[in-house]
Amino acid sequence: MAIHLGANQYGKAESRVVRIYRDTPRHQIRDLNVSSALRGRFEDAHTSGDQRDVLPTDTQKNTAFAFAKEKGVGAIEDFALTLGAHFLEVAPAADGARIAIEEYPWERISVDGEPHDHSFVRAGSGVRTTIVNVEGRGDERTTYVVSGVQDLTLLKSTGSEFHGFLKDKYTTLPETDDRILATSLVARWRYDHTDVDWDKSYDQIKALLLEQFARIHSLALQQTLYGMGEAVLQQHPEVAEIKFSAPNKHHFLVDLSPFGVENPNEVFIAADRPYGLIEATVVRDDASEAGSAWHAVPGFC
Ligand SMILES: O=c1[nH]c(=O)c2[nH]c(=O)[nH]c2[nH]1
Repeated sequence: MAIHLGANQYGKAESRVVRIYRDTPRHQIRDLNVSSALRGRFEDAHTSGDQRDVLPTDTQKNTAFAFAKEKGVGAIEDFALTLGAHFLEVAPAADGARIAIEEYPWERISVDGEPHDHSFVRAGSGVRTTIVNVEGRGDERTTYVVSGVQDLTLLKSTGSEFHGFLKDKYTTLPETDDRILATSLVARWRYDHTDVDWDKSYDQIKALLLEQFARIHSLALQQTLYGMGEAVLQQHPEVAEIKFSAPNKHHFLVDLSPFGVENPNEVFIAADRPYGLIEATVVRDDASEAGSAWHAVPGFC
């Protein structure tokens, strides 16, 4: 019976790296969740147990913390690119490195109307993400950057319809021209190159996604997502494609008629499951090759 090792990668998942900049009384915080994984010629580690090529996951974790001090934490994309390139240098058997980072946002607490120097409250407007894949060395190095936002909880209380859909004998959903549209959005966009002002691009794309969600009169979550993606591609030439995964967080109108009370779209029950799950990619016709950009990214079609 012939058996061989298939796809594999290994690394340290979810190192929680918190970097405080405290050179002045006004501290800065970067709060990260860093995952690294190496892939390549690691057959021996699996088939015979020989670990000579394996850079331990513990070392990968230590490197993330050491680099937070030695190299500093700026944009998460830069931090990921630095880690990815480093791991390929120190682990010759690795052909590729995948660095995924989430960044949790903090805002300064306001005291007497002034932002406090060293007290923060977690901000609720989504978690910034990046997934960097680095392959090859020296002139042969190829780099893919997919950045995004997740846990972006959005709701519009009108301006959303859903009707004209296919019906069969099991269809009970009433058509509506006025419903709540709500989601917890995950968006990931692939950059065309790495010559990008990462912080500016992220801030602008997130703001644009929010603005489009508000602006678009929705005929379906599908149409809203496409409109959001189209706007990002039109205004951001640095983005090759954008993918969305959006749970349709259903809000059902409560029947108050047993109590003789009318309910003109005012009282809803927020159901947590089941939920519609709408996923879509919006891509330029002439987009660059995705290569390994989407390697091991779950939850996207
Ligand atoms: O925006 C929606 N898209 C659907 O595909 C769908 N299906 C459904 O039952 N409700 C909705 N809403």
